[in-house]
Amino acid sequence: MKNIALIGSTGSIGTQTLDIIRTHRDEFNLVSIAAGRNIELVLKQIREFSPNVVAVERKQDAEHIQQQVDPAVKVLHGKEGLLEAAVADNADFLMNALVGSLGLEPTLQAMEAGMDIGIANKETLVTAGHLVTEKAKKHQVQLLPVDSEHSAIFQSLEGNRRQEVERLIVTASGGSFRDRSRSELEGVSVEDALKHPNWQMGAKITIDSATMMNKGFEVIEAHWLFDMSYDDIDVVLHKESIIHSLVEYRDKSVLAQLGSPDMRVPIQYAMSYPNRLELNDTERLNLWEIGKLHFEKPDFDRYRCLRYAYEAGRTGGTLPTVLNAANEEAVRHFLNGQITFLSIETHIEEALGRHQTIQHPDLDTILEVDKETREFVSSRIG
Ligand SMILES: NC(=O)C1=CN([C@@H]2O[C@H](COP(=O)(O)OP(=O)(O)OC[C@H]3O[C@@H](n4cnc5c(N)ncnc54)[C@H](OP(=O)(O)O)[C@@H]3O)[C@@H](O)[C@H]2O)C=CC1
Ligand SMILES: CC(=O)[C@@H](O)[C@H](O)COP(=O)(O)O
Ligand SMILES: [Mn+2]
Repeated sequence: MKNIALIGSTGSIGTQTLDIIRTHRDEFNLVSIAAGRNIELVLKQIREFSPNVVAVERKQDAEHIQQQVDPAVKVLHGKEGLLEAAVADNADFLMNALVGSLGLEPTLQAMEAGMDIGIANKETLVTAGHLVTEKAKKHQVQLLPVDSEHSAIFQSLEGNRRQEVERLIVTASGGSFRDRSRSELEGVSVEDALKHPNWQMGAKITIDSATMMNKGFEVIEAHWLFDMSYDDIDVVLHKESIIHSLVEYRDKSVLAQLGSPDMRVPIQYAMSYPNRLELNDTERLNLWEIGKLHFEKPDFDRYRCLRYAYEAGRTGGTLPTVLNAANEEAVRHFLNGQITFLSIETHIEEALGRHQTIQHPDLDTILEVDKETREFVSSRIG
């Protein structure tokens, strides 16, 4: 039995993680959850899964929940509550399904406690990949990829020698506006940007997918998870999201993982690794029906965020922290209707352009740069 701490329980990845726990009660036991403000759903989750520890963002919500549930349930709030929920009781696996760099500190803390991590929260690896991978090595814990592309790469690496890998090929759907030219992006609505062609995901990642910042983040994520140079990580547009990513070996053999788009597959694999459990109610891949798969080279002028991500990743230090924080802030303002879709890129470019990179930053430096970048972007928006 694996004891699971789940942070981000009310989101897209969080609720799908609970689907897996629900169907494999003999394998997984939920000991804690953390969420933001969706209190009705948190209450439902407490009633169904009986976690011992629960954390939410605000004090008044924690007090409300505490009055509604068994007094034995410990209901916490704020950053301290989130950190405590991440390492609660006898949890031995943390599923990090939070959105944003908020996920960094709970990840580091859980690794210090010797827990393996299912890492959906890619912003953690973008903002401080060096700290996370160093800590994983130091405490000998596993970082199990949940992101579909990284799970595909992880699966395509299994049973092979790492030193024989030549290249990683990360697939990209192209997002909500994949069939539009750059000039057709002027004035697009939030509603249209939220219509991803293949995946049902949280709002922030859906916008990241439309700007291709998601793919840029995934390149940085692949760099840290698989210790690959940026020169050996390519992106290919593949609009069907059937091939989830590929690994090329030195004999030019290419291995890949395929399947109908369903995040429960990589979520479950991260939780059950090295075992594979049944997943019955997912769509079986039917190649006869699909007929054709398409591939294209991405244009770095059309998808500027992808270019910024390669540049920030190659520079390293605090520049990826700036990339992430500026993006989080710009996307938040876009979702609130305060800036246009194309100005997401402009704000990120400005934030990157003014930053003096600090190499080998420690946690305090990362947190300071993150805060300062958010303030800068917000101040430009007014
Ligand atoms: N969704 C997907 O299919 C995929 C997602 N990912 C990555 O996984 C991560 C999660 O994405 P997704 O599930 O889509 O995101 P969602 O927006 O759906 O969920 C985010 C979760 O974080 C919680 N949260 C937000 N702010 C706080 C806070 N201050 N304190 C505590 N909890 C907070 C939310 O709580 P609440 O709603 O209660 O406020 C919610 O539970 C992201 O990093 C994303 O890039 C990667 C691959 C695929
Ligand atoms: C499901 C998943 O892993 C997402 O990160 C997905 O990759 C988004 O799709 P694109 O960024 O390729 O549009
Ligand atoms: Mn992905």
